[in-house]
Amino acid sequence: MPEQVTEGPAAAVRVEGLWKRFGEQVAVAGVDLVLPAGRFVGLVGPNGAGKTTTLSMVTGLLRPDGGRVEVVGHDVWRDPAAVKARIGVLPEGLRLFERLSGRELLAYTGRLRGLPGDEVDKRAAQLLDVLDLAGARDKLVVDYSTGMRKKIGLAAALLHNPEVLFLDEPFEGVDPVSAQTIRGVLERYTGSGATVVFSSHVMELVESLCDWVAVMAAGRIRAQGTLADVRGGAGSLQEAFLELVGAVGRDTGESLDWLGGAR
Ligand SMILES: Nc1ncnc2c1ncn2[C@@H]1O[C@H](COP(=O)(O)OP(=O)(O)OP(=O)(O)O)[C@@H](O)[C@H]1O
Repeated sequence: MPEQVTEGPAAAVRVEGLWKRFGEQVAVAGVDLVLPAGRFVGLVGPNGAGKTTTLSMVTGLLRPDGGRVEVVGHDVWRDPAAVKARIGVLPEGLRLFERLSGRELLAYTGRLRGLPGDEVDKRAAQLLDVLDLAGARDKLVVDYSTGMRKKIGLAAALLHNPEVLFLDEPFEGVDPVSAQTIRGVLERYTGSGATVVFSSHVMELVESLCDWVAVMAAGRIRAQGTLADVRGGAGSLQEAFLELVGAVGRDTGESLDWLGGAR
C-alpha cells in the first residue's frame, strides 16, 4: 500500500505543475512532487533529466515559468525570506567566497544567517572538527580540494540548523572516508526529524541512504514514493531505474565495432 503524504503539514516540499524552458529546450515539463518531512529523499535521473533545474526552482535560485513550490508550508516565490531561513542548500558547482579561510567563511555565513557570534564560533568549530576540516580551517577556500569544498559547503548549509537540506550531488569528488562522515552527519540530522533532499546518479548510494525516492527523466517525474514502492518487483533500484527511464535494451556500445583490440 503506497504511503499517503498528500495531506497535512507532513510534507517538507510540495511542488505542483512546475515548468522551466530554456529557449527551445524544455528542462522541466510539469513536475508534481510531494516529499515527506523527516525523510532522506533521493532525486535520481539520467544526465539532463532536469534534477538541477528542479532543485534550483525549489530552493528559490531559479524562477519557474509555471507552477508552485511550497517548502515547509511556505510558498518559495511569494515568501522567499521565510523559506530561505528554513532551508540549507549545497548547489551544484557551488560558488564560495574563495578569499576567505574555511573558518572565516563559516563565521561570515553564520552572521548573515543572524546567529550570535559566540554561537557561530561554537558551531563552526564543531562542524570543522566533525567534517575533518579543522586542520584546514585557516587555509583559503580557493586552495581547498573538490571534496573539501563540498564539505565546507555542507558545513555552511548546516550552520543555522535548517529544517530541510537540499544537496546537489553531495558525494561527487568526495573520498570514501569523508563520504562516510557526511553520511553520518546527515543520518543524525534526519534522525532528529529534519529532511534531506539530494540528487545523485549513484543508485547504490541512494538505495543505501534514502527511504524515499523520486525518479526523473526528460523533465518529468517517472515514479515517487518509498524506496520499496519505487523499486517494486525489480531486484535493485538500478534495475528499476533503467526500466523507468526507458534505458533497457539500449545499444551499450555493440555498434562501435571499430573500437578496441585486434584488427
Ligand atoms: N541555463 C541553461 N541554459 C540552457 N539549457 C539549460 C540550462 N540549464 C539546464 N539546461 C538544459 O536543461 C536540461 C536539464 O538540465 P539539468 O542540469 O537540470 O539536468 P540534470 O538532471 O541536473 O543533469 P545532470 O545529471 O547531468 O547534472 C538539459 O537539457 C540542459 O541542457
